Amino acid sequence: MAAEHKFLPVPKTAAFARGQIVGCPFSGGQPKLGVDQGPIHLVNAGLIDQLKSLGWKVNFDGHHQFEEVNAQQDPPIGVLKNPRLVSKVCKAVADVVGSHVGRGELPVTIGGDHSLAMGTISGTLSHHPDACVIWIDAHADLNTVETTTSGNIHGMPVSFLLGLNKTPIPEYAWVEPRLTPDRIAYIGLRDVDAGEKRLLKENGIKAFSMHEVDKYGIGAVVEKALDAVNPKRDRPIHLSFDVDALDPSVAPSTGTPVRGGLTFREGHYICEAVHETGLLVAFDIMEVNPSLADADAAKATVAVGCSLVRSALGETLL
Ligand SMILES: NC(=[NH2+])NCCC[C@H](N)C(=O)O
Ligand SMILES: [Mn+2]
Ligand SMILES: [Mn+2]
Repeated sequence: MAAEHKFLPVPKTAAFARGQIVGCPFSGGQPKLGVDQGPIHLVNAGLIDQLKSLGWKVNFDGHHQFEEVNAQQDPPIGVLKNPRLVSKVCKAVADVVGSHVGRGELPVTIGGDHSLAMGTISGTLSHHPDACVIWIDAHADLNTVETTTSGNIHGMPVSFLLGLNKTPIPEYAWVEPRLTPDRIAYIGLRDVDAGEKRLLKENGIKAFSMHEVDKYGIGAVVEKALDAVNPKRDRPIHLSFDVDALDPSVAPSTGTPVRGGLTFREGHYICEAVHETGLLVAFDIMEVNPSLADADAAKATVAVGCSLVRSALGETLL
């Protein structure tokens, strides 16, 4: 049973580690076309060989095919858009990510929109129920069925993982709310909805906005975030990175850019520091949308996506 699985630390030297690329060309959690092309561009940019050259054994069986629910059969549930499709895809992703985590492989899920994290984190928690989450984002993605104004599920995955929704939706009954508010910390926030601000406060969730990054510096912020969710440094870590956490000057090709974001180095520092803990068990890179912005900007965004993954998997500057 899931709860009995022993925590499997990732070796501090990546030399013998095995990783699995989980390519998720999926855009159903938000309205903009093109984010489904993110994983294809990341792989075509050479991500797999880059990780191999870091010493990882990397497996990639092709991108997942998600096509089973068509739009006519998927009317909104309340205000939620594409609810059945998102649920189905996330359930499939949870099973895939869970199976890799269970084999001691590090799943690197490349999105696709951030609703996918409902799946990836569910997968991680199915084997490591004590895992903590570091969520790097301009947004909290914490809206509930009651608070969302957009109805876009990429703005909601954390509420499902925490079990904050008051209105149960049968289609999402498979999501086990295994995460607890003391085991998730945010870094990079700067566009948080009023309902989300209330939920952050009510649940005592640790959130380091760009204000705290400016005030303390990224080094101290990462340390504070780890102290909050992983005080004894004994919990496996799932790092979920929305590329819109970075400043739009660094990562312009994304669906919901917000100015005033993390610098190139701040973003990479977070990945490096989490790698250094030796506790990383799953990584997501989400919301790369190469069709937004011009070709050069798209190329730069894809390149930064690849280099964030490399940093999380142990690339060092020296
Ligand atoms: N993963 C993201 N980029 N999320 C953006 C969410 C924006 C907004 N808070 C919403 O709920 O619609
Ligand atoms: Mn975001
Ligand atoms: Mn996000």
